[in-house]
Amino acid sequence: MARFLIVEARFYDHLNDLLLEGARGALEEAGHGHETVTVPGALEVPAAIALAAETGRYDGFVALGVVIRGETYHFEVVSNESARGIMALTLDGLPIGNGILTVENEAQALTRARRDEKDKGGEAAKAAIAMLGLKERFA
Ligand SMILES: Nc1c(NC[C@H](O)[C@H](O)[C@H](O)CO)[nH]c(=O)[nH]c1=O
Ligand SMILES: CC(=O)[C@@H](O)COP(=O)(O)O
Repeated sequence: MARFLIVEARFYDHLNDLLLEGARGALEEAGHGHETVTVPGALEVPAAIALAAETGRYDGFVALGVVIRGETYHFEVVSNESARGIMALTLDGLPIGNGILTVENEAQALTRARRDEKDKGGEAAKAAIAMLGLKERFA
């Protein structure tokens, strides 16, 4: 059993609840343990993962959140920079699944957050599990 940390950017409660359901379900079905921490938004997710990784307590990480386009360029900043920060951490060898949705509207988010639809939370958890397996294979 591995230990995963879910880092959720809780910007939209109802959407995060759906993503968490999928991620936790996937981890439990694979027999892994998990904890969850919450940060204000997607821009805080990479730093939270980095801080948690320094403890050595976790084998893998799942990033969850929802970024919905508004009126300004901030959508691009939040989407691109959170993804860039997470990608940098993966390239440092951390097994991370990125389940931060970057969408145009709530309808797109709902379809992707729901476990019985596109299940992006579960997909991110499965990606983290897969990358941990790869890390262990190459150890
Ligand atoms: N607009 C969204 C944000 N914005 C907040 C930032 O992520 C960050 O918390 C703030 O700039 C303070 O550093 N975050 C989301 O996760 N989703 C959004 O739609
Ligand atoms: C993704 C965002 O940052 C967005 O929610 C902010 O909305 P706005 O661009 O209208 O300030």
